[in-house]
Amino acid sequence: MVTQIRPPRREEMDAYYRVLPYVNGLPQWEPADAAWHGGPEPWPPQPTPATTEQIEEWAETDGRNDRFHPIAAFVDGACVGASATLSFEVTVPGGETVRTAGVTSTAVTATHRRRGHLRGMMQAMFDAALKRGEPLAMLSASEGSIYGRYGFSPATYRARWELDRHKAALLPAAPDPGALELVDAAQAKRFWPEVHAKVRARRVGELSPLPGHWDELSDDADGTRGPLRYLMHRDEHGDVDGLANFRLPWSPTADTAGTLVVDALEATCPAAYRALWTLLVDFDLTRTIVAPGRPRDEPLRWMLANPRAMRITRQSDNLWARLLDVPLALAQRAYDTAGSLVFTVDGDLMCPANNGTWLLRADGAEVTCVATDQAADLTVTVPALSSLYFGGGSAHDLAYAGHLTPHTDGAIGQLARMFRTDPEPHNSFGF
Ligand SMILES: CC(=O)SCCNC(=O)CCNC(=O)[C@H](O)C(C)(C)COP(=O)(O)OP(=O)(O)OC[C@H]1O[C@@H](n2cnc3c(N)ncnc32)[C@H](O)[C@@H]1OP(=O)(O)O
Repeated sequence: MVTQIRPPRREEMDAYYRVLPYVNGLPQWEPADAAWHGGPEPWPPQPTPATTEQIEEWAETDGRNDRFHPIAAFVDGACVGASATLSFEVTVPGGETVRTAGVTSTAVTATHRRRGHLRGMMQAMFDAALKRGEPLAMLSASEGSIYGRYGFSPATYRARWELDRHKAALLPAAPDPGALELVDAAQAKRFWPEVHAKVRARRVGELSPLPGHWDELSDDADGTRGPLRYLMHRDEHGDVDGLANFRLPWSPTADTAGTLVVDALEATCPAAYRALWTLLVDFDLTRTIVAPGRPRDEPLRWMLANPRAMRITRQSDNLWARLLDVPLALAQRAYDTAGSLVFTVDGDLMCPANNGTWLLRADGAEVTCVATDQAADLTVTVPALSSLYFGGGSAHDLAYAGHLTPHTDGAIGQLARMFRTDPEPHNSFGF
């Protein structure tokens, strides 16, 4: 038996895509996740198996995309495993972006699982990402138990907020100096990129959109989920400074009727944020407002006269991160508090260059992370450091759980102060 881990050739792309469950009309996510995004509705029906024409079209599109790096596992010439990385940039504390390898579309055929094919593909993807100069990998985990062994750990989170419209009065505020407008998908496609670019520059965890990202916006109905509606806000000078995509899904039962689902809402300033929500939380003929992919620290909560009108009905990890090059990645983000920290990383078998003792020094805009022979303040695992990288994890909790071992008094506090970020990291869309 001959096993090969390598990028698929163009003529092998058909077999490569056919390894993926969703290409065959099968679920790709664990059951609890299947109901995640759709508000009160179940996840839309799985697509039917892909046709040869569809697969040919994907191969053409992906082949032209120089950010798409497929990898495959072959056994005696047959493709049994498929995965890929997408190269993009992610915003880190301080507002800089870091080049990232986004692991996506991963599967091994049911007959060949638990034989190390994913591990082989993951190693090849890490090695290739490091060669491209990407110090970080990220992914959405289909199951929570798979990716920790490769060094991934939760880094951003998402919450599903639900508001009772008739209790959701907003506290009084200054009148809106701008104006709201309902627009079609063409207008939304035109203005979303610039609104998101401004938001992304400030929100840690936001991703650079991949080519074609905004093309998916449409005025067409998506089954019982209905069409997306687009609400746009302009400031007093007429410049667009906020957008929201929402739906009014049809419901077969009285229980879930009258729901407004906010699919996306971004604003570049508090006035636009408030104006968009003001209309959406008091939309006639609705009863409940559901916002499924929001940050946990949603400012709207603080704008309500009754904060209990809004509650988190579901939350989970969103993107998982994995530092591939610890010193490079750490030197590319900013730190909340000036200072230094000496830490040891050990046990990283897949990216062994990460193992060692590092001196991280942050002094305003000047950040360095270099190998040192100084005594370490703490020892940290790569998954724990990856969770802390975006500033969202708790150093205290990770230490309590045994992922960080302090060697000096105050080491955990210093780590927490340097790494934290406010607001919490969040990504408004995935990949
Ligand atoms: C980022 C994304 O694309 S998410 C989508 C992931 N895809 C899916 O969930 C589709 C269905 N699942 C699959 O196709 C496969 O089970 C995969 C791709 C998840 C894993 O592929 P495999 O080749 O079986 O993984 P591999 O044999 O390399 O496993 C490595 C380790 O992970 C463990 N593992 C793999 N899958 C799972 C799982 N679903 N649950 C728990 N442990 C798992 C293996 O037991 C093994 O453990 P070890 O390191 O202690 O020996």
